[in-house]
Amino acid sequence: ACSSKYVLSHVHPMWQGPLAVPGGDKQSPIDIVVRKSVFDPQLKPLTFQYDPRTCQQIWNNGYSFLVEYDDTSDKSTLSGGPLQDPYRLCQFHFHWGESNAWGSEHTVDRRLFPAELHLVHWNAERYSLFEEAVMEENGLAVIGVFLKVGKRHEGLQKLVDALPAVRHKESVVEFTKFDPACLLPTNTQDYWTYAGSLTTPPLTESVSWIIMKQHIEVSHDQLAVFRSLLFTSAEEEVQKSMVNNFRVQQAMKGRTVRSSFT
Ligand SMILES: CC#CCNS(=O)(=O)c1cc(S(N)(=O)=O)ccc1C(=O)O
Ligand SMILES: [Zn+2]
Repeated sequence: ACSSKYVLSHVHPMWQGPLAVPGGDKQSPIDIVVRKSVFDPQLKPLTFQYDPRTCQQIWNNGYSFLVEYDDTSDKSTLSGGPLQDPYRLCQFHFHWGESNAWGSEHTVDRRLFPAELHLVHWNAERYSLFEEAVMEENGLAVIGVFLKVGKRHEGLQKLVDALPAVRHKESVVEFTKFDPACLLPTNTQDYWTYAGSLTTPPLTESVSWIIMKQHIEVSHDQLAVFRSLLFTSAEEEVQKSMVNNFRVQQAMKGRTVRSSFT
């Protein structure tokens, strides 16, 4: 899978600050100012073709938990939208807060959500290695979905039940036959899109961000299990709860956010 070769062990606990990319003018996350977004009629609908059989494992990398997919073939892909090529799904993860009042990375008119899902894809048409795509323009495409606290998300429960097995940093557990499409919004595929970066090191400006307008709902108890994870490994004497694993918002620097809807 994509990021298992990349251990974020060097991630500075406050990686949101000092690790600015020199001269970075396309950094993420951002606040989406709805009235400033521009409708682009040339944006296509998104096509998600995910094969649950490519789901492999869950890994606690010390800053989030990654659900990793086999990305050695085009079995699980994202295409359409602003993308010229199909992109392979390599992993999905979340960002969340210690309380329901904050936790998302992106905001909509400054509105914070308790959590945000990221489905990470890379352009295997143009690049032979994920690590290469991470460094290149148009190398990655990340789908963002906001989470709100409300009714229990039945599809998410299988993942929630597996999380205690990856409580500590560096732990891995086998996790198969999970269809990430169950985490996508159902009523509409409307989205915003803009050119940005990874929100974790290496913070490279290689990401076509696609943020879904419609949120999904998860229960308070399901989110509480996210917060029961730890940043720290089993050996460390002081255990730290895995919460507030989001980056601070970045300047637009003249970028425009396009919308797929009016
Ligand atoms: C080399 C390299 C790299 C980055 N890997 S990632 O794109 O899967 C990723 C992307 C993002 S995000 N928030 O930018 O989508 C967060 C975390 C990760 C990760 O490895 O853990
Ligand atoms: Zn993320």
